[in-house]
Amino acid sequence: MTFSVLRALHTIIGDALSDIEHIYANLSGPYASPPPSPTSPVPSSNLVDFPSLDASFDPLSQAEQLTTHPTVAAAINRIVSAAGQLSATVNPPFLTICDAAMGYHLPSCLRLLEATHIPEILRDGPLHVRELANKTGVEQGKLAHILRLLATHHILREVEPDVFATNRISSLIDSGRPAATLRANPKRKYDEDGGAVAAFVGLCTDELHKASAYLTEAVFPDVDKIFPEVERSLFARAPPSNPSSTSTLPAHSDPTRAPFNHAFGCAGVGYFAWLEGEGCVSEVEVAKDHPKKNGHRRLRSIGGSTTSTSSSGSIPLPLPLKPSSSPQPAPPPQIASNPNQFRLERFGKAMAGTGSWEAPGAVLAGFDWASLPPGSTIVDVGGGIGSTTMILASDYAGTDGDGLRFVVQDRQVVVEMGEKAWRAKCPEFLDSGSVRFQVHDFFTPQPILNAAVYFLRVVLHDWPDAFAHKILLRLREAAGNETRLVIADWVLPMACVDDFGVGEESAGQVEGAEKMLAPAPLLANLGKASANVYWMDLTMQVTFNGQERTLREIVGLAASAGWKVVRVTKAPGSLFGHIVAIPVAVPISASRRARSGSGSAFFEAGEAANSRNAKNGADDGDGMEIVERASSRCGTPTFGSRVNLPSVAEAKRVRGQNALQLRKPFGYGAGAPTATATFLRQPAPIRKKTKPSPLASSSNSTVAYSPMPSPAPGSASSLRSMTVTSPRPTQPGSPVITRSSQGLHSPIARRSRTPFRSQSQIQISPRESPVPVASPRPTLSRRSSHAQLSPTGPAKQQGLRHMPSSPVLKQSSDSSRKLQQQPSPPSPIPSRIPALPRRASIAQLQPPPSSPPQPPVPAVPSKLLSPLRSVRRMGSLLLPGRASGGTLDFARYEESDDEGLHRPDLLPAGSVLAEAAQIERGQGFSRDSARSPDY
Ligand SMILES: C[S@@+](CC[C@H](N)C(=O)[O-])C[C@H]1O[C@@H](n2cnc3c(N)ncnc32)[C@H](O)[C@@H]1O
Repeated sequence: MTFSVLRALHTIIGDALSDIEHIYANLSGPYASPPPSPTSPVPSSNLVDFPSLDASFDPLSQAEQLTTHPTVAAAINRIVSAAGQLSATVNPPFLTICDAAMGYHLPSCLRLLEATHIPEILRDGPLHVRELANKTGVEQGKLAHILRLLATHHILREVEPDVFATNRISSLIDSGRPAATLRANPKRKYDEDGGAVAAFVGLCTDELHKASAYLTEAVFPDVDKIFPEVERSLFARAPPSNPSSTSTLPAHSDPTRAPFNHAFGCAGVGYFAWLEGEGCVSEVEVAKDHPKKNGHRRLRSIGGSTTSTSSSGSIPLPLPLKPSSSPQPAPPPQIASNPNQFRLERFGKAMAGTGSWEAPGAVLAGFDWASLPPGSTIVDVGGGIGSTTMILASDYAGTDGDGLRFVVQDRQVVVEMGEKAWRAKCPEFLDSGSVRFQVHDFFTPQPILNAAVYFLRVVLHDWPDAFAHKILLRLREAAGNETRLVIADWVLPMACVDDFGVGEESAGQVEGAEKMLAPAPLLANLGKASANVYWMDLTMQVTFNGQERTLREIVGLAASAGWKVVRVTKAPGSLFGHIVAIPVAVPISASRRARSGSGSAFFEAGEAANSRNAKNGADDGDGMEIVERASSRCGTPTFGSRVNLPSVAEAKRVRGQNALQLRKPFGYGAGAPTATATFLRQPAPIRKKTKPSPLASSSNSTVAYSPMPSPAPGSASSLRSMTVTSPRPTQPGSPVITRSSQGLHSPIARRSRTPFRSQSQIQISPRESPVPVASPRPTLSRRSSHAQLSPTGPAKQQGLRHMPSSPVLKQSSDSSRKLQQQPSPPSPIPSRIPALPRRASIAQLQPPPSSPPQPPVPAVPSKLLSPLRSVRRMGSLLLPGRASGGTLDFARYEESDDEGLHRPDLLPAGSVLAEAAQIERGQGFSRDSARSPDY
């Protein structure tokens, strides 16, 4: 049996290799028809070879560009996945354990490589370690062993004994700057374009690596019983640096008591505050606290860790700042200058390319923006400086009031930066009012009621569940019936087959949900090939106590705050999803409801529903203090933020690059889902807001929503004709369906370990929404808003029905089926909705058969370290799923059954991709007739 698995894995690798070779080989000369079989010999002349591991990374080469071709990228994923599984299967288990248990040396060695600028030193060719030691100051013997470890892991080459060279991997870390300049001024290494990967390596292998080492101290309560205090982290004995940080939150829910805080001894200080110098203890302070030890302690040369060095200088010991019994923690020490300034700047640079984490422009296809009526408001909540809004606004925001309206909300300092950037790059949007910034703390009531869309891009992953729940609840509180929530975040795939959200059996059907990314014997989540998204997940955990989430977790989290996830869209090969949710009833526990009355009803409802949240103390008082400390105050907001505002032209260029193509599961694997994206051929406009909102309605309906019938997963209709707004609101007069929280959420609760299991719910009709978009916020007192949910308050007079308090309404499987089968009401008055004047079409949303060819992508100057290169480098480096970085313009393909390669006319003529597309269609091409690739 095991042999057959091994053989199957071996075959997968062989087949995938053939697929790759097929694409590359057929670019090498006149094409023969029928296409040669993948196993036929490949002519050696003119071969476009796969990029060599031994050569430097060259993003402009055809060979490198083709690695992001969908067929190639998918094949690469299979190879990486199968190779990882083969290795785990055949390797003696103890050696695999050794690999995992001592893998910490890899980032340590990588850090030294980057910090000593060895990639830059080796740019011109191999060098003996003696010379490297001379140039770096690192002792020769040590350096040789460190570099050899990297060579053993294919990150460097040892071309002859003790002579090292870079390769395709390590050359990517080259900042492009002269090594001598860097040695003279190492702190300015990332100042110029090209340093993004180096900065990213520095960030990950320095503070994030160290933070990771303290995972157990942070999450395992019994660690106290095992290790004597002296061996535990600084954090364990040091009082919080911030006096206000004596929170009652359990540590795992506190963004200021993450593993990072253990590693750097700064309890109560958020990572970003720490980057700005908070929680760093000066030498003077240390000496004051520990006079006897004075002389044996010093700050690190870079940064403000209080890790000490023993008198021998060899064994770093944790430094007790204060006895833990101290009743009154000392105020945080004042630091004249920020000892973390270098790290702070490095972080910003490392984040510069993270826009490439998702497929370029994927946001355009993540929701059917074109279906929104003109004047609809999109609120980009925690929108940073508005980089993503820029992509949307460049297509959909009119400058004369005829388009969508955007509001970018963030913290004061970020809003100021955003306004400045927009003022400089595209003042017309601000002047026309189609885009505006707003200072808003997303833990407080949302000032824009009844928006068409609340958009949260890489916001929730920054926060522990209790805080993410609160953010969502604030939005639910402000939502109208037709409001949609769009969450853009990574979606972690389970390592096993998972039918959650897939098909009719699953009560919580989510359009676009996938059972698996790969068929057996590969791991369902593609194993090693998807590892990056788990690195990201753990990075969020160790830094902020945040996390990436599985679809179950996202659905559960959303449900806890009154949002039902109905759709997820991902670009091929990417795990970055756009998740669409509609407002439904907010769950509430009976006990809590009885006590409610003092605050926002929505807030109380949701909070009560999440008993763990309540236990966690994630309330306005304690939680908000922590938020203050955990949130960013600097220009490099939080992990994963885009810190660069694209120009309008750049944003427009992104358009068309985001085709979410039909994805076939590698041509095999019956039963596997066939698509992760839906093409929006017939967008159903969201209705004009004519009904009263749930906050002030007089409806007696309790219908949460009525799902439209769904085609069988994978069927042609399910792939081609659904619209983003598929769960249509129930029409007046249609049967009222009351779903209890148990009915609504039980599949989630059953199938996942999410804490968001409610006992009952407040039933709120989300159908009614009279509050005009962007209208002034009604002065609802908190009590009055609560009263709307109360059977004796104004809500009753207005006809809002309150849920019965005790019996949990169970939805039988019969009723569930009925619900599924219920015919969808006709699309609401689409003809009356004026078509949104789009400034340009998005090819992949509605590609007309006669679409004119897109203009070629402008040539990229082959300057070694252009900004574009650095961004692309980051993208291809960081992307879970590889292809999601999409450095090539695959998006202009029309969707098809064959990886979307049926529209080569939409590709730049003569480009590598056009050629590849032709080959895939069996048309071949003549190299003579092809002009130089445009990129
Ligand atoms: C990871 S960034 C994402 C930014 C943006 N959505 C993007 O995709 O680039 C998270 C954002 O949340 C903002 N943020 C953090 N705490 C906040 C709060 N309490 N209220 C509003 N925004 C906050 C940060 O300033 C940052 O801009």
